[in-house]
Amino acid sequence: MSTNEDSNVHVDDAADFESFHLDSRLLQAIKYNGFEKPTLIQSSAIPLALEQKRDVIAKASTGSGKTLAYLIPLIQTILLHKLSQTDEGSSQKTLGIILVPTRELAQQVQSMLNKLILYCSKEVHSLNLSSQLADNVLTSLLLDGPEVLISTPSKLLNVLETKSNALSVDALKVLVIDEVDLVLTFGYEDDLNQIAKYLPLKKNLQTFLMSATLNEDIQELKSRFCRSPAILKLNDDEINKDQSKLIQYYVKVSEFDKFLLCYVIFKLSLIKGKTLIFVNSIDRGYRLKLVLEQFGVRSCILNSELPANSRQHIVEEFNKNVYQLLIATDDTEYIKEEDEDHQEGDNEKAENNPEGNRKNKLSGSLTKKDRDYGVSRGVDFLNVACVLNFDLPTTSKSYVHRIGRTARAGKSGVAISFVVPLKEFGKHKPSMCPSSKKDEKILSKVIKQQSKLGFEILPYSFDINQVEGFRYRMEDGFRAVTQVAVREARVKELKQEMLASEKLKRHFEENPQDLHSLRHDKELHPARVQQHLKRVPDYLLPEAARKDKKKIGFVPFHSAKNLKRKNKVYKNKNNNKRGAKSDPLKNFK
Ligand SMILES: Nc1ncnc2c1ncn2[C@@H]1O[C@H](COP(=O)(O)OP(=O)(O)OP(=O)(O)O)[C@@H](O)[C@H]1O
Repeated sequence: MSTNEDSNVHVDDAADFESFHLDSRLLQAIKYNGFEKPTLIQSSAIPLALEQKRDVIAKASTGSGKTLAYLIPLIQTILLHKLSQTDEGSSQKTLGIILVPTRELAQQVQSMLNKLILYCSKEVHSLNLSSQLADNVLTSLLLDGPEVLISTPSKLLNVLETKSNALSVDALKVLVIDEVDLVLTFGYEDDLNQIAKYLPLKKNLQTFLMSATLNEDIQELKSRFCRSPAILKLNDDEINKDQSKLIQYYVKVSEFDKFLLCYVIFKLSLIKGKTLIFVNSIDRGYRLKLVLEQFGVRSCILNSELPANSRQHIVEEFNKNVYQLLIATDDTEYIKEEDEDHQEGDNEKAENNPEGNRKNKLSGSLTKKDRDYGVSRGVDFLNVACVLNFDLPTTSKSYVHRIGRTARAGKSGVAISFVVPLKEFGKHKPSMCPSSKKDEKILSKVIKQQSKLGFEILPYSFDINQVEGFRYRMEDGFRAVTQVAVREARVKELKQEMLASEKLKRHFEENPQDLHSLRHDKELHPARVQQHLKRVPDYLLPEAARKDKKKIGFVPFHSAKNLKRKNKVYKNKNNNKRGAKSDPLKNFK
């Protein structure tokens, strides 16, 4: 394997897609989409599946191209099957099922599938069962006999149980379980066991179990779903070279200083490019957004509470570079490791442990959250320059998946993790995150895990004195963001998104251009807005960033001139003087 410098993608130069003897329509679509050479996981899995007809269990790093590794064999199998069918009517059957843990992933897999069936869309139809279709619409779409179903396990089970007249899986040829260990930790195991009863397992059904992290838990699934599978474990050796383009840092900071540092980093644009910030609860996401808003730093929010189509739109817009800063709540942790991490009296426990909720509580909801939500795993965020673990995840496994949102497909990226030292924990209640109590423990696990893979996590060296000057402004800004303000922001955003999602759905279908001007990073304003905080006075800038100083320091500070220009833009926006597209939410009648 070597790096293809031109495409900036780590590929297997020794292989090519032509050698897989694919249907010409599929091959053409692969090329049309710019996939010149297969990645290592693809060049390993595709021949095993197509030539040797083996079941495949694959473990390969995040961003290594696992989706194509199963979609290509799946489509090829369907096309071959179709060619072998003489009677047209008999070919309208479900031939492939792809199970994923979250709706976000279901949507993403379907759009990748659509790209690959560009030249054979009459032969291969897909249906995303998790896309919240009305019951009668779903039944009629199922009756059309889509060849590929994409779903979360619970939704598929529901359909198998309630719509047996509309769905037949007798002819099923391929079953994929993507992000298989997350499927398990999401508590879908029972659903999978039930689903297994409906499937023609161990007949002609070929299975793919894919993930970036695998553990012993999959043994049972393996024996239930696979026949002597080929096991590919690619992330320990060569493929790791891909990840050398990811630089990892940690910063030891107090709870309050996380906000301070975050403000300085983004206000002074110390990170070039798009950043994905992970927090551990929904409230913290809004708190951080409101705090940054105080300083004129815009961001948008992604969490399980937002309507599914808003979430999808946010990810799409972020991928199109509409937003630079996305604050994502990642509360999809792992029950096993979480159990030992529970803290008594932790009032955010329910929020931080959805699987725990799922297992312990009635499947009804104590929270409004969508349990099929998840963004740290599998979602292909494009061109993310930096992943910032504002709150450290509570497991080392989750860390792997979060940082995997950057440095994808051979690109480079940076991961920065804020770590609260135990002695600092709980000292500043309003900025405290309950899970931070274990930060140091998790960090040492992460360091061990990464060093086993040959990677180092470096302490991020910065001069705290340089940011000290900003402290009083942060204290001022932080005070304005009360718990009530956070709650109000949460409700306001939810209302806004519901409106956008439900009432305007039709409008947007008719006027797709308006969708582009529907921004998710609007200022929420429930906190007292202090206009003066949005400007950074020259005397506060570190020497390197002042306009009279030519020398640039260790961090790539923007020049004061640029900062001023930015501040002017924010000012204009606040005065509503921008001449850009009007807000469709406001205009809609
Ligand atoms: N052969 C290829 N050539 C160029 N780019 C590719 C190739 N295969 C996949 N990619 C791109 O690499 C990115 C990552 O692929 P993919 O989402 O399949 O990774 P993954 O291994 O499933 O990651 P994760 O474990 O995070 O889900 C995508 O943007 C995809 O379009």
